[in-house]
Amino acid sequence: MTHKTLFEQISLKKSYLCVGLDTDIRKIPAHLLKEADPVFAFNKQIIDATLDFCVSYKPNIAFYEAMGAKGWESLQKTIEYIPKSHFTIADAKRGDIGNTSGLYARTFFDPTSSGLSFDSVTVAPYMGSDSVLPFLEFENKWVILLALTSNSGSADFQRITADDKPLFEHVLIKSQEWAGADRMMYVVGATQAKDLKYIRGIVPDHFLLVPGVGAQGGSLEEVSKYGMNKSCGLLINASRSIIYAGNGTDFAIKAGEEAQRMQQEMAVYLDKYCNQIERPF
Ligand SMILES: O=C(O)c1cc(=O)[nH]c(=O)n1[C@@H]1O[C@H](COP(=O)(O)O)[C@@H](O)[C@H]1O
Repeated sequence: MTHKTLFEQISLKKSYLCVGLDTDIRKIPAHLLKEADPVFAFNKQIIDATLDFCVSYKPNIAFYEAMGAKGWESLQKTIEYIPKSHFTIADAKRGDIGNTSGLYARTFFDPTSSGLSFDSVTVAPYMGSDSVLPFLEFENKWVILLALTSNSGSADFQRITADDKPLFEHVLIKSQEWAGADRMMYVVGATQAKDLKYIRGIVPDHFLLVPGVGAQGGSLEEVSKYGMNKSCGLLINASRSIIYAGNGTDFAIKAGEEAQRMQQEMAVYLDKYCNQIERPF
């Protein structure tokens, strides 16, 4: 999916919501456990219920890998089920020596190899250019690079100053040599909203994937106010607060209601803060 198509979907839906499919077999409603593939049965109903209110889905790969071969099968079925109109993110946080990164890229981008064809993958920048570039060899696929993450430990390394700049700023600057705003996004946690204005100064045109609203307590309005650019430039993820909004037979209805509530709030912020040159909505 291109930058332009993603913005068109955002404009159409009046939403920049990414639903996180962090599906934990230990947390899904009991009545689904009798299904042949409970994880896929859960995801299918969540997707059906939230489709109209979001533009993206982000399965966190850990939740599937933890289940071994069965989990991988659930992931494949889930990705096949998501309509092409929605931007898919493999939240895998990969990155290794070039030779190995190339195989990680095939895992998520080459369906003839793994059965999976995501639009993007989250990548850790720590090992540098040759660990990231193999992901960019796949045409039309995106890298989402960790910049300033939502967790409390993010300060341990990401805020260390070198040459008068925090490490996350070096990541934002250096990585622009590898790809532009048409192939690269950055992860900035919603819990770091006060830094968003500063980050926007460094990467004015890039999309930012912002997790950490909902269960982690980040503010949707603050992120929107400080993070939005002229083509929205935000994908805001919520996982647990949507997919576990209910726990009974009506879990999908509850998830849909929570996704709709967020979409309605987003429509207001698009009107208020995405007020620049082109506004197709
Ligand atoms: O890359 C991510 O998506 C990510 C980066 C980050 O800084 N913080 C963060 O929470 N995430 C992921 O975003 C999701 C957040 O889930 P909830 O807290 O349940 O909304 C999880 O899948 C996390 O692994």
